Amino acid sequence: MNTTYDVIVIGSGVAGSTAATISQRRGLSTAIVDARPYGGTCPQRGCDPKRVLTGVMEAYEDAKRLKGKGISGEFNLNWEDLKAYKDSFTEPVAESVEQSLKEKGIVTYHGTAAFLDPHTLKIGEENITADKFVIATGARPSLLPINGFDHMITSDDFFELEEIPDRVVFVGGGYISFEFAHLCARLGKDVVIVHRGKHVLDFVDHEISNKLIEHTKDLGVDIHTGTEVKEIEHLTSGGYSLRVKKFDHEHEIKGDLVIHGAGRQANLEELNLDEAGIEATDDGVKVNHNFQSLSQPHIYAAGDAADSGLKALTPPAGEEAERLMRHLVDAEEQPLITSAIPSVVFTYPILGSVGITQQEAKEKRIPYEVQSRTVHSFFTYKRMNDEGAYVKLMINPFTDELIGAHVLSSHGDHLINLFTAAIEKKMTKSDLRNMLWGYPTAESDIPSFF
Ligand SMILES: Cc1cc2nc3c(=O)[nH]c(=O)nc-3n(C[C@H](O)[C@H](O)[C@H](O)COP(=O)(O)OP(=O)(O)OC[C@H]3O[C@@H](n4cnc5c(N)ncnc54)[C@H](O)[C@@H]3O)c2cc1C
Ligand SMILES: NC(=O)c1ccc[n+]([C@@H]2O[C@H](COP(=O)([O-])OP(=O)(O)OC[C@H]3O[C@@H](n4cnc5c(N)ncnc54)[C@H](O)[C@@H]3O)[C@@H](O)[C@H]2O)c1
Repeated sequence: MNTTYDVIVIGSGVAGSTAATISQRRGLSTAIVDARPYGGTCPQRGCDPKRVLTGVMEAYEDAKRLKGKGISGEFNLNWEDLKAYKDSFTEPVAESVEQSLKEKGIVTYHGTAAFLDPHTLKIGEENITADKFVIATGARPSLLPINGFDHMITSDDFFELEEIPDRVVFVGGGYISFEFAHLCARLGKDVVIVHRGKHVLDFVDHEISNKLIEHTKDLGVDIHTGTEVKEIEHLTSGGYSLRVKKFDHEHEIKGDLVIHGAGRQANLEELNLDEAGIEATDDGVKVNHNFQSLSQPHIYAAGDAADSGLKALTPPAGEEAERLMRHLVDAEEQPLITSAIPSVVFTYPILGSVGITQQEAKEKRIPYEVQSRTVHSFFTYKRMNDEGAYVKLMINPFTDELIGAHVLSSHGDHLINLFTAAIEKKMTKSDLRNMLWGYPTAESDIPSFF
């Protein structure tokens, strides 16, 4: 006999754990299943371990800049200790997430889930059924048409490396490549980024990404844009040879390690979605504003596995799960999510971005005024010997409201949250200028940005 639940959630990341917790709290019998140890990408193979690594990288960089200014002696960035420190955060995650779900009364399953029909899921030898389902299976590295694709390691593998060899090549010029490239370069490795498009970090304001490119090149990272990787060959002498094409010319790039940083796609292959009658693409399960799949309203999707039109980041994953549960439990129609969603690239300097970019404003003919300037001469950055700080603000010229903010600085992660609040609350240039900020802080510089 099949065990039956009100709700079965597939995937225990931010989206799945959030949905299951709300479901159980609202009195629905709830089961959750994961093919891997519980907790999903963010705390085990994504945001959090990455932030542990880049946090130490920042401390190292600050210490280097302040050497002779109160800091003396020799210090190094050391992968072995850094990885052990990172592991001390990731190792407890699976047990603590699963335990916490169980304590709430949620039934936890282990295994790869696949639909047998629109109401039945197969997990190993067991079949379980439910009235409603939530697909929250996340994303995985995109499959690319590259001969020798399997020679690339993924971001998951990077976190588990026992050592990092001397020459590291990143395929793709997005978040993953830039964050890891900054770390590898500071670990003293030769780093190359090969990017197919014209602009790396294409979703970022180009003026700011160009500034970050300058910093990245100053670290010794070699960046090739407009360059497509065609083939990766494992050399018998050791290492890899990449055959790349730029315009009509082919070149060779060599490395000891090749890392996939060329995008992620929804993780749906193993779910047997055809059996459930669900439509999906690489961007995820097609959903409506209530996060119901278009063809099966009792099957919902959230997070990286859903084609919601929002960025594939942790905060939208949690928000989508909360909203879908409001519909699943209370049949409450959900308004479209129109909030400003900030993104942060954890290089050093840190690149924070929210709202409209200049290229987007031009393309969509949105009126704008720009205030952009280097701010390294400000006390905040001067005292830390930080020479790269840059801020760009986009203003609506008719209302004076802030509509975009792009910050490259050691405070980029914090300032961008503040600017997100300002955009959400429709604050104007004079609102920001007239606030009284704690001094001396990165925020107390804001009135001088205009
Ligand atoms: C290296 C890296 C760094 C990142 N850094 C940041 C950051 O700094 N900030 C930020 O906001 N975002 C960051 N992200 C993105 C963020 O991690 C994701 O957007 C977020 O974790 C998505 O959560 P989710 O719940 O949708 O999916 P996930 O957390 O990926 O969870 C999906 C779960 O489903 C399980 N699963 C999949 N298929 C099946 C199946 N058939 N049966 C059973 N279980 C299944 C998986 O095992 C997994 O545990 C980063 C991502 C990566 C890869
Ligand atoms: N700080 C953060 O918030 C953070 C950090 C890491 C990952 N993430 C999430 O994970 C996702 C995946 O990260 P990512 O860095 O892999 O992807 P990305 O989408 O940030 O960038 C990948 C880039 O690789 C390029 N590319 C694609 N195919 C290529 C090829 N064959 N050769 C060369 N270049 C190619 C793409 O044009 C794209 O610009 C992100 O979109 C984001 O949602 C977020």
